[in-house]
Amino acid sequence: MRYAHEVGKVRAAEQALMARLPEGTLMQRAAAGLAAVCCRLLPRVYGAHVVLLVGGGDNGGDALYAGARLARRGARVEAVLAGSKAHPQGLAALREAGGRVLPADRAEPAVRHADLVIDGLTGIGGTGALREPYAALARLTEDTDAIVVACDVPSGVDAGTGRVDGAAVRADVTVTFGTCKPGLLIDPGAARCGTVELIDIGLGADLPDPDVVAVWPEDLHIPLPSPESDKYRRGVVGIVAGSERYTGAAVLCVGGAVRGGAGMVRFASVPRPVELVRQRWPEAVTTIIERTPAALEKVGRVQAWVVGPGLGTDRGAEALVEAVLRTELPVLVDADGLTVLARRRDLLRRQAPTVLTPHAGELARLLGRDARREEIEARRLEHVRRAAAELSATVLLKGSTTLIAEQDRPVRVNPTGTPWLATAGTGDVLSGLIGALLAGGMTALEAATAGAYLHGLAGRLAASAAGSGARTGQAPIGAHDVVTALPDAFRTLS
Ligand SMILES: NC(=O)C1=CN([C@@H]2O[C@H](COP(=O)(O)OP(=O)(O)OC[C@H]3O[C@@H](n4cnc5c(N)ncnc54)[C@H](O)[C@@H]3O)[C@@H](O)[C@H]2O)[C@@H](O)CC1
Ligand SMILES: [K+]
Repeated sequence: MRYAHEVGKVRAAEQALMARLPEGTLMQRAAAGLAAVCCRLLPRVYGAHVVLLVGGGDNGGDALYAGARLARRGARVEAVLAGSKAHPQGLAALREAGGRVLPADRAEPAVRHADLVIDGLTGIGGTGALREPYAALARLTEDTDAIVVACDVPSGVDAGTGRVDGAAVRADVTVTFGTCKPGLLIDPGAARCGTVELIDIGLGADLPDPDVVAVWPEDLHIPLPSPESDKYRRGVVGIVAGSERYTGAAVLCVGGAVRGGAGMVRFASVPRPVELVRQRWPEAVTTIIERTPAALEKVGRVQAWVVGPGLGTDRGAEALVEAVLRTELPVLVDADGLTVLARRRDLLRRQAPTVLTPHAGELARLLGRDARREEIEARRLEHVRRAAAELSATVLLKGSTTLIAEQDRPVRVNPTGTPWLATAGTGDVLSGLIGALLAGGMTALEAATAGAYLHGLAGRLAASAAGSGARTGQAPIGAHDVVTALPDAFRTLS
């Protein structure tokens, strides 16, 4: 896993460590690491043209000292200062090593023709949208053939949240110090970072447990069937989805569960979705139910439930959501089920695990009061954490970076996915898939994590397969393509 700590905790750890070290040691470690990465990226350091974008804080100091190191190795280093003040000792070191400061009007051609640009405008001290001239300098990185290396954080990205409010540097490589910052793992910030390189500056012992972790395939631990497994041991998942009006969601949800490795899928709904599921997924065991509190009595035993996709939001839907949540089994609630829950939060008071899989709009409804969809999109980390605490559930917040939170645990960041997944029905596939993993005995956090990973990977595989032969290798996909690609996604893990 890749770990990240909140900015306040990074600062506290730095201060604790700095108190035990001679002044300036940490900045020298950071600058040495930054310069070493730049040397690796340049085909030849001697004679290379390096431009430093330098802000008024310590982030600029790192860039100046790294520039001095590159100048000593023969690079032609030029610094563009964003403000009237720059780290004085760093500036002196650069000049002493043979580097020079460029007038502001030379910044544009210098960045355009450089071999490498170091972005030292703002780091963890950056707050809000970049002001001028920082913003204009950050924009120059979007239109250069130079390798752009961000120091600690791409300037314009909020280190704590990944929020980008206006101009921001687009880096090929981000060299970060001590630990990752959440904004390097969460979009839209993550998309600005390029490859993230972590430099050890000795903070380890002073850092508390991480706040955010990025999931890697080796962390997933999906149970594989053994020769002794039968369908019951592999897990029976019950799906309550669909309505006379909405049928497609049910078909996709069952598809996610079938291809998600469930030993058996029991599907319960009103006649039309049952008929369609039977046609598309004959392996599912179907039951026609009435939309009443006693509905589940006819369905047979399961090990986990999924409720919500295409269910509608009327009283009948509410009766079904209530019936499922009154069981003592793990339950995943999605889509219309979440809309019902927004007016029946009392149903979340239960002992067994509950997984909620909202997008930002659904989460806004669930949190109620002051929560707005746009605010949730902008500050996803904070809101997913708040939701897990307030709703006493494992919360998977969908979006360009899927986040998974459980109270008192680091928030997990899913690394897979593709923008092509933002299409109707893919969420239904995800809920069926996670339901199958829950029924197979994974914990709520493990199942949600593995489900998000496999779903995102299946989306990528589907988008590439559909586009093979095209120049970008990517093409639009439908939710059923994700279902079809799930076996290939599983295969990458075994
Ligand atoms: N504290 C430490 O021990 C270490 C800090 N290091 C570096 O120091 C950085 C943090 O330094 P600082 O706390 O000085 O803060 P930064 O240098 O990250 O940012 C502060 C500077 O940016 C300007 N600024 C902030 N928001 C702005 C905006 N929206 N528009 C325009 N200008 C803006 C401020 O006026 C100030 O000049 C880290 O990211 C890292 O690069 C490293 O040297 C490692 C050690
Ligand atoms: K920076």
